Amino acid sequence: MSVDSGLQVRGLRKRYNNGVEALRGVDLSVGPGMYGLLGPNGAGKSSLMRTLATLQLPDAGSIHLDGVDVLRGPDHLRRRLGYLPQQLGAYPGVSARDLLDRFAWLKGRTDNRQRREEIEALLDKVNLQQAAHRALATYSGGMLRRFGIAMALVGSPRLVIVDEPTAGLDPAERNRFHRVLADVAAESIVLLSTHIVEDVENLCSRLAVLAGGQIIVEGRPADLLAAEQGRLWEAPFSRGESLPEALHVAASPQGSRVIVHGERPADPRFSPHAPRLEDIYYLALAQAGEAVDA
Ligand SMILES: Nc1ncnc2c1ncn2[C@@H]1O[C@H](COP(=O)(O)OP(=O)(O)OP(=O)(O)O)[C@@H](O)[C@H]1O
Repeated sequence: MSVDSGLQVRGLRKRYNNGVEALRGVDLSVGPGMYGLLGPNGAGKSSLMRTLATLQLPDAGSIHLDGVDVLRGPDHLRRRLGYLPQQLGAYPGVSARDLLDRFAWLKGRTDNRQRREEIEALLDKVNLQQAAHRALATYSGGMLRRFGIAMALVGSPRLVIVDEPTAGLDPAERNRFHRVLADVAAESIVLLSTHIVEDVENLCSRLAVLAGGQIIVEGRPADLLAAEQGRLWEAPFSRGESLPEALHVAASPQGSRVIVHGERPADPRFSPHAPRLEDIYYLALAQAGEAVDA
């Protein structure tokens, strides 16, 4: 990717009035496709998303979209941005079609015919044609998220920022939402912030882990996994047995499945464990000295 294309973030810092340093020098290069931003609660993901969406100013650093300085001229990005926040502001009594229509009008889609065509195409894209006449109050969590994506896509944005989209969705709704997002990523830059590792595993061609306001690992999932091949081990432990120091521990019907990192463990019960993105995530946090509840 040329330095002039995509989203380029350098040295971004943000300290809130209460003294919390939410971003402590974030560098990020995001090209077309879907980019995953992972991190535990409080890592700074929403702070980064809000700053990139120009909803708040950083204290230091730069943001460029396709070579244009966003902090000097935020309108360039705003005109090209679709933003799906954690919580959609609700207009419960309004139908999806009407709200989308008003929103598109506010975004400058003043030609009635073009606006209606765009809205119908968006409703189709997010699979809400059948329910478009219904009040938003009757929507499930998954439908609301898909509606949020339709809102974010008004005006065919170059950059789509999606903050924690799948929390609380059942597997079928999550799947549907993922398929919509994957379609969107075929045409624009999508930055997906989440603490659900599987979302990134399923969707993203590149990812970063943010912790304590800093990027602690970055790369393509396949490369990150390959780098840990042969260095992860797992063993079952019964309920009540004392557990060794672990990278992370997964519950199993018999007790626990313990995953450790490093040279072959002395305990012969351990066998090779094929690296998963979850392991990379825990490893990055451990190496950065972040306490995790594994
Ligand atoms: N408006 C604010 N004023 C003061 N502190 C804030 C504000 N917003 C966030 N913080 C603090 O900044 C840090 C980073 O928060 P942020 O919400 O960006 O993290 P996050 O990774 O999105 O976490 P979560 O997954 O829990 O939403 C936290 O310590 C949080 O308490």
